[in-house]
Amino acid sequence: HPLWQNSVYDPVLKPLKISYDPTTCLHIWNNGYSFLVEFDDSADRSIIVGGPLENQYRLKQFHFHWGAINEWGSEHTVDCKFYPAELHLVHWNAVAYPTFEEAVMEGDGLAVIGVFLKLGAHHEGLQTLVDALPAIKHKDTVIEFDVFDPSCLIPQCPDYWTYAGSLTTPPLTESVTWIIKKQPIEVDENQLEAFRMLLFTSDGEEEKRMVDNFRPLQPLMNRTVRSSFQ
Ligand SMILES: COc1ccc(C[C@H]2SC(=S)NC2=O)c(OC)c1
Ligand SMILES: [Zn+2]
Repeated sequence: HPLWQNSVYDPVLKPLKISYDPTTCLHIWNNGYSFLVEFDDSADRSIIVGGPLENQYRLKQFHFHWGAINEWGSEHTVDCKFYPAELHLVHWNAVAYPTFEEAVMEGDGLAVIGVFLKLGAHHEGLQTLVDALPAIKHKDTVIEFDVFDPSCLIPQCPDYWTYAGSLTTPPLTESVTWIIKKQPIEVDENQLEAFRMLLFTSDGEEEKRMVDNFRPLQPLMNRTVRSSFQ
């Protein structure tokens, strides 16, 4: 969604508190739409709280969306500008709902932190993920991933936008409290190219490069985007 022009500063918004346990990391896999790193969400070990949220939410997985070229790739824009990629850290409300699947269907079920990736300096923390990508080139390939702290992918600057939105792929349920960080992280060209080497297709099928796996921009309709900063 188009952020910034349509946002209003809300002084009541609190800082977002992020506490991830790197050992809750399970595996990294190619699901044919993106690559995702999944976490053990059987207890409150990797959680976020505060910000616009009433409860604490458990980290389930993170994944990315990116373009074939650096001109586009993100699912949100700032000042009508696309970033070459966008990270989504998906959390669910385990206080209110017994399972992730149920939370997906509820208005306060999910909280997704969005982080823009911009072309710039090499990102050390991301490189750990990039090094694993050749092993999950094809759809439905997975490798074990023992320890990873996703906080290294979240900018220090506390500023964010927030709005009530939806999943960006089917079932598109309106269950997401979006928390989009204002500050992007910088990654280098080789790291973005590594994303573009992944395939949508399974081993043995005609190869289709995994690029442009983002939902096109949608109208804001009558939604209010609030900012935590002036
Ligand atoms: C059935 O439940 C689903 C389905 C799809 C996704 C992934 C989508 S939603 C998002 S944000 N970005 C994406 O690519 C889910 O993620 C929480 C949950
Ligand atoms: Zn996503």
